[in-house]
Amino acid sequence: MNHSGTESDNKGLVEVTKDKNGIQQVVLRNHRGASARVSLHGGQVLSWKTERGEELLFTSSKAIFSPPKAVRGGIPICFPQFGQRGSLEQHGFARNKMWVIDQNPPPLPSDSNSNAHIDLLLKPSEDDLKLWPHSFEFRLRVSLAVDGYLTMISRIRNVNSKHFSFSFAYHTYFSISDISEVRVEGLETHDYLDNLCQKERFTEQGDALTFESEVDRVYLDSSNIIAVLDHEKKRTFVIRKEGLADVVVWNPWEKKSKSMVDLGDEEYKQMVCVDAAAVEKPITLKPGEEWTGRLELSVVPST
Ligand SMILES: O=P(O)(O)OC[C@H]1O[C@@H](O)[C@H](O)[C@@H](O)[C@@H]1O
Repeated sequence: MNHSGTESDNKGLVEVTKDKNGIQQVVLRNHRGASARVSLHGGQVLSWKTERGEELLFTSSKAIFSPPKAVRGGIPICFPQFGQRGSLEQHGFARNKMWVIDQNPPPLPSDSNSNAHIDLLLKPSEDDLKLWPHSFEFRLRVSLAVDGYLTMISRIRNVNSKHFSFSFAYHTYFSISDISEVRVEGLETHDYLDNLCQKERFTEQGDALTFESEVDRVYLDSSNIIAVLDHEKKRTFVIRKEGLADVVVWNPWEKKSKSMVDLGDEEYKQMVCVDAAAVEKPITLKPGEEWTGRLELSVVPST
């Protein structure tokens, strides 16, 4: 496929369009009508919809869609730095860069070809290399399966002559009914670093995480399956991850939301970020080595 238009076959439909700023976006659809939209700006998934057209990812009504800033919502990719843990800009530069469609990606045996998918590629620019002097190839596959599952597979290869280390997150903004109706399961008994307490280490005591104020935590060595239960909407997001030891949970709550230009004052109630991530122990790649980090999202009815 030349990725300049629309393709429909047994893999579903892959359509390349442009947004109003002229940025290329790729729309994936399966035969049941579920869809996902990926922007080449940041390699960011901006939308993931069920077959009934229900949006599953949060995007702020105040989101700014002009590069280089990442859009507030969807799934920005944090690489090669998470947060401010390093000398680069917050969450690294990958989310602010223009990616290209990878016409000829190396085979990916773990992803079924029956999915509608797109392969994107990011390589560092001369300016990126001045800030972070490591040559890499970052290949991202985004797939939408027949059952509506959304999968993201990141492959990062060291094409340098020296080793390098990075941190990473799929910074996933889930759309929820109300933050007070939501609980996150799968983090119980795990240690976390609390970004609101100078990264002090605590142990999760509750049998689930609920929200009553700002939360900004990195759960360490967490289980590979996490559930985000939304009681009001009667649905549960299931997050499955591979190659990503940590889970970041973030909700800015009222005060912080008011200080953010691209988030409405009350919108913190409709979002929660639960990110599959590698933060505490950065990934190190020797020359020629490649790392893979996989995220699979699904949604199931719940009571
Ligand atoms: O405003 P940004 O750069 O997208 O970051 C949003 C938040 O992202 C979270 O992942 C971090 O843990 C928070 O500390 C941060 O505030």
